[in-house]
Amino acid sequence: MAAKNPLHLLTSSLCKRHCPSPYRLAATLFPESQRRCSSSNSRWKQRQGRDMFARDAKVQGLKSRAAFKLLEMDSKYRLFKPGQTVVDLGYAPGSWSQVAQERTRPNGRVIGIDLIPAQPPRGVATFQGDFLSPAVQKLVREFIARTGRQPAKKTEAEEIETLSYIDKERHASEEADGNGSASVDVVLSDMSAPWDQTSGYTSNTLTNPYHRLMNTSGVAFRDHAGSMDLCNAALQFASDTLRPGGHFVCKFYQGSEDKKLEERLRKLFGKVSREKPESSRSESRETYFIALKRKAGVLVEDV
Ligand SMILES: C[S@@+](CC[C@H](N)C(=O)[O-])C[C@H]1O[C@@H](n2cnc3c(N)ncnc32)[C@H](O)[C@@H]1O
Repeated sequence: MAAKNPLHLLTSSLCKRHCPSPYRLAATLFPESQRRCSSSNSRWKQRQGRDMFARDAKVQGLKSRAAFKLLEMDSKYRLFKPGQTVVDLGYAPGSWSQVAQERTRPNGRVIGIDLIPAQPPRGVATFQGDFLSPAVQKLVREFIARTGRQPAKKTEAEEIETLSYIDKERHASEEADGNGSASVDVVLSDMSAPWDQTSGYTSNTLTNPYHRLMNTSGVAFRDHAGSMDLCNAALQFASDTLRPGGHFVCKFYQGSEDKKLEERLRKLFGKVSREKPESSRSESRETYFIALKRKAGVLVEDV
């Protein structure tokens, strides 16, 4: 039922005629006074517009306004298809995973990883851990290998069925080490280095983990450098797990090093774009790399 499906509601109720942006909601959700498009650049209206994303997210049952960024990127670049495997790095509180889960139905699978504990969105497998830790990355790769799709060809499936337990373990471990076939279709990274927690210890942390940690320090260089480390870790993971033709989306904070990252991405992927979604706050330096169609046979170590 459409009414029970937040993302269906979201996409089906776009106010296209008045607002070319895919984010305005229709009359069913907001009164006319709140639906009008911004026609001037006044600060008040800009602020109202921005607040709409947070409000819309709440109304739609989305875990955060960040969902709109991924929805915009997906509508422009067609990132998702039914049945895909998506890894969502820095998933908490979970709105990107919600979008990915919805867009890869049926038979898709979404795996989220985050430093902080958060209630996993329905149907999403999650890990809590620091993705910069090689041990955590290995755990995730092993999980993907062990819970992978069933082989499409019957003969291959039969072949695996006849393997001994030890052979099956070896098979999974080879995949986890990156020696087996890459099986991930899309790697998303919205990670941003969290600041030390100073308050909110008594809040409802699982359902609203955002209140626990800020995601930027406010120091441009520090945010940039931290984001480059996270992007590089995400890219290494994508290089190890992404199938040829797969896509990679990565948040970064602009700075002196992002050009180098872009050059590496261009060697690994067929098409690379920079994107600042409309729903990303204009005062934030966050930007996204969208890298499409991973090239076969090129590894990050080679570029
Ligand atoms: C902006 S939030 C992600 C929002 C998410 N895309 C959504 O739609 O709900 C960034 C997340 O990255 C996580 N993060 C930052 N550094 C990380 C790391 N080293 N390992 C795992 N998660 C990390 C933070 O804990 C935070 O939850």
